[in-house]
Amino acid sequence: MSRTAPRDGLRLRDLGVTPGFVVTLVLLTLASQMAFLGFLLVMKHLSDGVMDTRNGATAMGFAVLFSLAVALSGWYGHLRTRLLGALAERLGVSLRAEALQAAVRNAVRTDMAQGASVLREITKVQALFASRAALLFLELAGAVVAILVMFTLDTKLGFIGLGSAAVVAGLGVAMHLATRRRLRGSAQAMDEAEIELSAQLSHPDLVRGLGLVPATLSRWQHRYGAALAAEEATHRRTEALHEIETLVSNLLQMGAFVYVGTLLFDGSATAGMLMCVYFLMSNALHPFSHLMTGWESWAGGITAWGRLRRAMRQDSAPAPLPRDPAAPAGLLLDHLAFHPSGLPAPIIGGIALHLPPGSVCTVQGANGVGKSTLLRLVLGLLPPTAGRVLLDGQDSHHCEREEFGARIGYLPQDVQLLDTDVFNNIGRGPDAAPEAVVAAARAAGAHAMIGHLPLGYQTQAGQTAGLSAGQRRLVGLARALFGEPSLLVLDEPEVGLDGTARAELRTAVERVRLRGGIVLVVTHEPQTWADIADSRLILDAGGRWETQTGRRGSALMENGLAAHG
Ligand SMILES: Nc1ncnc2c1ncn2[C@@H]1O[C@H](COP(=O)(O)OP(=O)(O)OP(=O)(O)O)[C@@H](O)[C@H]1O
Repeated sequence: MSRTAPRDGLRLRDLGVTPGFVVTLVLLTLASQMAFLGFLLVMKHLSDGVMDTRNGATAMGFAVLFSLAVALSGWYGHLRTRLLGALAERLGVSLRAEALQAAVRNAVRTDMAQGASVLREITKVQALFASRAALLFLELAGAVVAILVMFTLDTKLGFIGLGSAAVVAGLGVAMHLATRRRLRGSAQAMDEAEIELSAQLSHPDLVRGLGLVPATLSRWQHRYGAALAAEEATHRRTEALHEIETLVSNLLQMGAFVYVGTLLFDGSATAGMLMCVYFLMSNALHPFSHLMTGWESWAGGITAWGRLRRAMRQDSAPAPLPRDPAAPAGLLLDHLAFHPSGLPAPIIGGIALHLPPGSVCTVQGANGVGKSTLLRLVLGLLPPTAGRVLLDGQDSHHCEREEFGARIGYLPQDVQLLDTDVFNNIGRGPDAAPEAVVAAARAAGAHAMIGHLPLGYQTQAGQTAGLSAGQRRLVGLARALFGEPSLLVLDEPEVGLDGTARAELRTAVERVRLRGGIVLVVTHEPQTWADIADSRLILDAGGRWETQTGRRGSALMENGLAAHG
């Protein structure tokens, strides 16, 4: 079956950078440059006239006109900056929704800390768009106009302007080459230091309880210190190169001034032209100088943009596929394989298994053999290397996630409750019907426990709220059962539950089966599920697997007792 290519969630056009927007920016920039240059030239001609006539009132009038031109040019510039500011805001808002999802998918694929770094990239890109740095390329158009005007005044002067701009631009390129690798390295080192610290801080009890604070801090400080030193060295190098550039720019500007001065002595130039040259050289060179000054923020923004694009392309939402009408009802693992590159053998080796509605299957195997990975594949959180997972014909990876997620209940090994109250956690949001939340809590055997909490369903349930591990697991189970999902996926659900809670858990699973749901349970205690399970999926190292009929004797498996792999 052909798969639609994943969406590339990062196109400038979708974010509001339309051709119309760019044209408006360019026109504003040109208007700003023209207002300045046009008046400068008028000033030149007229001031030369004033020199001849020595008319003070006219000179004063020109001064007022010149001030108006500068003000007009400034106003155009202000409009342009506001446009860019609005774009940066829109960019941040549009990117955040997409990137948040990409960050979550990235976290599923790699780890949480790396997922969070995707969000940091947005802030950097947003800062670039909001800053003056974004305008620099537009201001280069002003440099071109200034050089053209210099050519119209005097051909040699034009070449001086062109050559000077080329020298400053060349310095910019040299600076980019000299700092590119350092900039990238120091940004990465800083990111890694931050990631390490937030990873350590996400286990405060462990770090404090085992007395690991000094060791953690010293390791982090060492890393952070190295990152800071790298950043500082890069900054110093950039500063030094910038000082060289300022010196060279000033010398070039002086050179043009001296050249027109010699023309003045010859009588082939006027005082107005001398005054113009100062401003024209400024306009010709400053955009290149600014490009160098703002280089760090440019380079940082561009690197962040590239990383964001890569992350979002890699972790963009998989394009949904329509239901396969030929697929049987229930859960189908259609030759499902997962073989990450770099591993000598697959983790999941082409599992073919069909679980019809109203069945319970346990997944067993030694530690690290791939049970949780299989569950993530079943939930569609990981893209399979080969094969597919279908729930009632719907591909679990290529699906509309909100719609598909509502049909699934999932209790992960490490129960993560959201930083909100018990009600919102169970109801997967604040809009859930209270009776559905209570029904799920009852089904999970959690209702009585919740009733004993200080604020009942309004009790906070986040990481630091103080619920016990067993209480968290019961709330997590109630969340998994909320909305009577078609597929219930449980990862070692019995861990941490007392005898009563285990009995209630078994009853809950039994009820899901009776109403036609499918339950997939990863367990290290198969005897707990022996009389409930219709089938067993046994995983072994290197992606090997086999299915066995459970004690209930339902013939659910495609391949009976045959071993595979
Ligand atoms: N994307 C991936 N790339 C490389 N290796 C991976 C990837 N996903 C999982 N693994 C590896 O596959 C192995 C199986 O991990 P998994 O958590 O699925 O095991 P498990 O059977 O659930 O173990 P346990 O019973 O201890 O919970 C681990 O060694 C893990 O590091």
